[in-house]
Amino acid sequence: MLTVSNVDLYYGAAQALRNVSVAARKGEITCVLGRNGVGKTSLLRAVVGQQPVRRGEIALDGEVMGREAPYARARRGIGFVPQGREIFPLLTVKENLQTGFAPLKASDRSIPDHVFELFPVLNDMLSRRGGDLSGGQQQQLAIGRALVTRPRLLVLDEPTEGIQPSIIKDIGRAIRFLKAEAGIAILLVEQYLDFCRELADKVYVMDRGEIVFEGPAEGLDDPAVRKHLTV
Ligand SMILES: Nc1ncnc2c1ncn2[C@@H]1O[C@H](COP(=O)(O)OP(=O)(O)OP(=O)(O)O)[C@@H](O)[C@H]1O
Repeated sequence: MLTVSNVDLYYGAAQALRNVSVAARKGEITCVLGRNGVGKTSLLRAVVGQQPVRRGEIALDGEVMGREAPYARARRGIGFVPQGREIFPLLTVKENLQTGFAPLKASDRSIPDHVFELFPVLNDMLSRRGGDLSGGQQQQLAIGRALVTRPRLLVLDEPTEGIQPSIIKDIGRAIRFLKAEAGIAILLVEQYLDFCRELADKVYVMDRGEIVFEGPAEGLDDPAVRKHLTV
């Protein structure tokens, strides 16, 4: 479904990704782990079209996206939940969800029922301003907004960051539902090892811009893999 092949990415002269290849399949959860600053967010920004790559290709269902802009990739079915959530604090919860309508045809512009089934708190707070929500509620809103775009691939950047354990559980449940019931491909970047180990069908570990491990989640128990994750 998503294939990232031999990608190099630079910020000016500084190389952030080195020959990175990653695949994320439909109905699977693919998790990318790594310490701060190893290039995880850069990989996701390349996938969603926010940062151009210098070498390599990124393809969705076999179609190379080249220099396509983020909105065009959203239209192809890539939904993005960015690090820090980036919800609109002055818009209501409902209006935040409706911003997800932008890439959709007029006839598809409705909020899917499963958004409120997965995150009932959003329904309860529809007319509250985004900025009044707790961090965990904002994360649920950011995921809900991405789901409004009807993604085939959902890309999440550290969805557990700064969030209380009960909401982390809700988010884990939602991700499992989306994999199993909705058949979405999920590409997840995390620093929270246990969250990944529980959810992931496939794991990649990055270190200094490179993929240093690729395999099943159990591979994370190997000390040789662990050394890339401990500070
Ligand atoms: N806009 C930018 N301009 C210049 N350098 C950047 C930029 N964004 C990231 N970098 C650098 O690229 C490298 C990879 O950063 P990236 O944010 O992709 O890592 P990360 O693994 O996602 O880290 P974190 O967990 O902190 O988000 C880092 O050295 C970072 O300083």
